[in-house]
Order: sequence, then structure tokens, then C-alpha cells
Amino acid sequence: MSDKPWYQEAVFFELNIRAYRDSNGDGIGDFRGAIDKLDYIRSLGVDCIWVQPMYPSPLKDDGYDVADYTGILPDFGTLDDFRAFLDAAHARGLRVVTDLVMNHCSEEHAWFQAARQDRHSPYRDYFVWSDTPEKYSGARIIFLDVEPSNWTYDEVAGQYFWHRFYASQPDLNYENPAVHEEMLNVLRFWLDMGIDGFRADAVPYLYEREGTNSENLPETHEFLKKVRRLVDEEYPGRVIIAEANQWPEDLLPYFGDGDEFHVCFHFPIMPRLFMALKSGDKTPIIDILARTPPIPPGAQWMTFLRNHDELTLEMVTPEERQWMWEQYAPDPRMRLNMGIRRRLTPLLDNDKRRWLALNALFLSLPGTPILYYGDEIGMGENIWLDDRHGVRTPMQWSAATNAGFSEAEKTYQPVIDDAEYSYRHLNVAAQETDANSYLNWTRYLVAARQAQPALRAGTLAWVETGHAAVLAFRRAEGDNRVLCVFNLSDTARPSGIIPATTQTDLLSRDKRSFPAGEEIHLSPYECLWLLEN
Ligand SMILES: OC[C@H]1O[C@H](O[C@H]2O[C@H](CO)[C@@H](O)[C@H](O)[C@H]2O)[C@H](O)[C@@H](O)[C@@H]1O
Ligand SMILES: [Ca+2]
Repeated sequence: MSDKPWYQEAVFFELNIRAYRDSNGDGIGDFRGAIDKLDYIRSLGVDCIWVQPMYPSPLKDDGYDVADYTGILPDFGTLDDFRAFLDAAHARGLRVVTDLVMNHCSEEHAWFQAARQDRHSPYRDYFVWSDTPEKYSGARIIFLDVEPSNWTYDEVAGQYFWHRFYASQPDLNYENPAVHEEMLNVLRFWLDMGIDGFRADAVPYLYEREGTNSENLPETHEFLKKVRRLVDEEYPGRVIIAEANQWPEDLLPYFGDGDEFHVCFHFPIMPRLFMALKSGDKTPIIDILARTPPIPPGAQWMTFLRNHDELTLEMVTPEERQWMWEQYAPDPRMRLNMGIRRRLTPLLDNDKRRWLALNALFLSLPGTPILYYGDEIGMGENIWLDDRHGVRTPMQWSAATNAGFSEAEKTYQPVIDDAEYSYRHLNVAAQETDANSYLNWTRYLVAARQAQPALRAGTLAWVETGHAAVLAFRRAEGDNRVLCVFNLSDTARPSGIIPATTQTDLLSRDKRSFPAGEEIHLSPYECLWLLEN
């Protein structure tokens, strides 16, 4: 047993309840349905589930517009259903973290309704108001394809209100201590119920200040440290994870001195994994990790390839963004705001060699990896759906009606049924029986990673290969050492690696070994995890 905190060595899984399994035939996934699929989730080898927003909501941003922080969206079930899900997950050794949306709520939240109707309501000051839309002009617009401004005039209130995301998501006013208390009580409500922590949404934007870009402000960090104190003092062992889409040097303060978040998503590494694979050049990966500062003991990065949002290109240069769009989003419908609204497998042209290389890379670099539902079977996307809905379609369980997701006549979004990614052939049931399927490769990769302490949370040292296309690094933990080697290009090439002793490749199921003293040659996109001890 390792003495590291659990989240440093875990593998996470991002779950959209709406998309997973419909138990009552209304076409919408729910907690009862998800309970039936927990054994499947466990079978992937993951340790913790991140449940996306499950709160009552008008769903103008898929639940990231919360109308009641201590309830459950009726479509998903009841609080008792949520408790049953939590207990069933825990019974299987799976932890559960939920989404905590602190920056904003829904325009339908009772606080906003009271605030807009009465200037003297105690809730008026829960939000950020202005008589003009000029304040805080240094703040960028995040949903820039849709929102012309971060201010929207509210006729009932007779003032403009501030919002960093959709106009249906008014920002909460963290200058008001009452908002702190409300939010801390929301944390207590769910932690008392037994959840294992939170993925905290959009944390850089809690405060605004004139003359700044209103991101990452010191007062934001002060409040977040308050959140951490609550967790440490009242709920030790639970985890808080920061979703802060920022450069590495701006991410570091989200760990504080080990007194803020336990875990931060590493946004900048993600597009660079795709860049390196497409260009056949490892430089972007090496450069961004060189730019990544050391983090406090007990802290951890979280890494991902895809999630429920667009593949964000906020943390690249304008030239790199343009290149990524050209390479990965040839159809304008694939682009959204500053990103690419596509699924993992179509981004890789359904090429299993590239899929394996990218997954093996992501699962062997430092950080706690998180898998996005459906990517483990290579699900496709629907670019004809608006916003980010095209990557949030029903899970494909079988070739039955509605992919075995629901018995309803109509599902919340159509199941994918195009030639290449149709549920009729691309589904869990079909892949269970195919040893070479995406699903069984996912299980194999996760298990192979989790069996090696070095890959779970060991140190990283680059290994020189003499080729831009061949990336190699050594992960080490005590006397457990794994040399990871990747050919990022579509041509065969010598690796520049000559093993000193015979080494076994953990990625080959027949435990292929490489003799001492002979240079290893790599086929296109080949990857190796060589066990050195
Ligand atoms: O709650 C509002 C949004 O918050 C998260 O957004 C993040 O995703 C954005 C791209 O869709 C990204 O640009 C931003 O920096 C992030 O905070 C959440 O993941 C979204 O689904 C949500 O709309
Ligand atoms: Ca349902």
C-alpha cells in the first residue's frame, strides 16, 4: 500500500448522468440508471467518478446554471436516488466527487429572482450590478460566439448584471460575505451526505477588479483558502479539484502553500498532446512541462484528453490555435468559441495506432488522469447539435433501440447513428467480446498503469533519443522504473534507445521483450512502456 493521498494515484471518470442510462423510459439518464452501470465503470479500473451538475436547473448550460444548490434535478431522480447512487458506488470501492458551480447560478435561482425584483432585497447584493456596461472592461468574454458582453441589462432590475458565461448565469458577488456563507453551507450539505469532494467549476472568475483582467485575483485565492480550511477542519480526506483554465504559472497559486486546492486540472498540456501527435514533434510537450513549476507536497495535477466541453484552445498562442483548427476542425461547425467541439476518436480519425499512442502517453505522464464517458469505446460526435451537445450524446451500450440507453421513443439527444460511429456496431456489448476493442484496450492500459507505482505517481526524467518524433521519459518510484517511448510520427524509425538489460514491454499483451545492447526500432505511432527493474 502506498502512503500517498488517494487522489495522487487514482484514475478518475467523468460521468454525465443525463447521458448514461435511462431507468424510467423518459429518454433522460438518471441516477437509478447509473447505479446499474457502476459495475461497468468499475470494470474500467477507475477509482473515482466525477458527477457533472445534478442540481435543479433550467438547463441553459446543461446544469452549470444551478437553480437550487441543495436539490436534485427531477429528471435525474431524488435526493434519495442520489444517496443510493453514492452508497452503491462506495460499496464498489468507487469514490464520488460532484461539480460545484460557485462562480454563478441560474437566472432562475430564487436569489436572483428576489434580487432583480427589489433593490432593497438582502439578495440584491448577492449579484454584481451596474448602471452602465463599462465596468471591468479588462475581462475577456469566454463564450464569445454567443455573448456580446459580460453585462446584460435586466429590465425588471433596471440595472446591468455581470456574467462571465451565458447571460442566463449571473455571477455571484464574492465581495458579499453572505455569499461566502451560503456557498460554504452548500459544501457542508453535500460533504455531510458523504461525497468525497468537488470539482470546482470556473474558479478564476470569482472576483472582479477594475484595471485587471478579473481572473486569478488575490481575493479569489483568499476565498478558496477558506474553502480548503473548511474541508481540512470539518471533512479531512475529501478532495477539492480546481477547474482553472490558465497557464502553469497562474495555476500554481491555486495550490497555495498546500492550503488551497489538492488537485488542479493541467489545461495547457492537453492541446499540446494533440499538437505533438499531429506534427510528429515532441517539443510542445517538453516545453510546457519545463514551464510547469513544482507543486507543493500532497498536491497533484489532473490530466485529460477530452471532456464535456470543447477541446479548449485558450492556453495556446493565436498561431497554434489557428494551426489546431486547421488540423483538427476542418469543418467550421467543429469550432466553438476558442476550441474544437469534437470527441477523441474522430479527432484521431478512428486510427487505433494513434488512439493507443495518445492514451498511453496521457496515462504515463505525471498527473491523475480522468477519462470522459464514451471515449473508452471510441464514441463519435454529432456536429449538427448546437453548443457542446454533440459530445454529450447517449452512451452506446448495445445495438438495441436507442443504443440500449433508453426504452423511450425519443431520447434527450439522438444517439449517434452515422456510418462510422453508429451505435449499431460501436457499442459496449460488441466491444466486450473483442480483445482488441477500444474498451478492452482502455481496461488494459489503465490496469497496466495502476500496477506500476512509478506510473501512478513517480518522478519524471526525459531521455534523449536524438529524434524530434521520438519522445522518451523515465518514470521512477523507489526501485520501480518504467521507460516510456513513443513514436509520434507515421513513419517507422530507430528510437535511439539501446537497453542496457533485457526489458519487457508492459503495453504488449504477450510481454514482448527487447534484448540488451540492440537499438529498439519503432513502427509508426508505436509506443512502449519498458519495465526496467
Ligand atoms: O459554468 C460555465 C462553464 O464552466 C466550465 O467552463 C469551462 O469551459 C469553458 C469552455 O466550454 C472554458 O472556456 C472555461 O475556461 C471553463 O471554465 C464548464 O466546464 C462548462 O461546461 C460551463 O459551460
Ligand atoms: Ca430517466
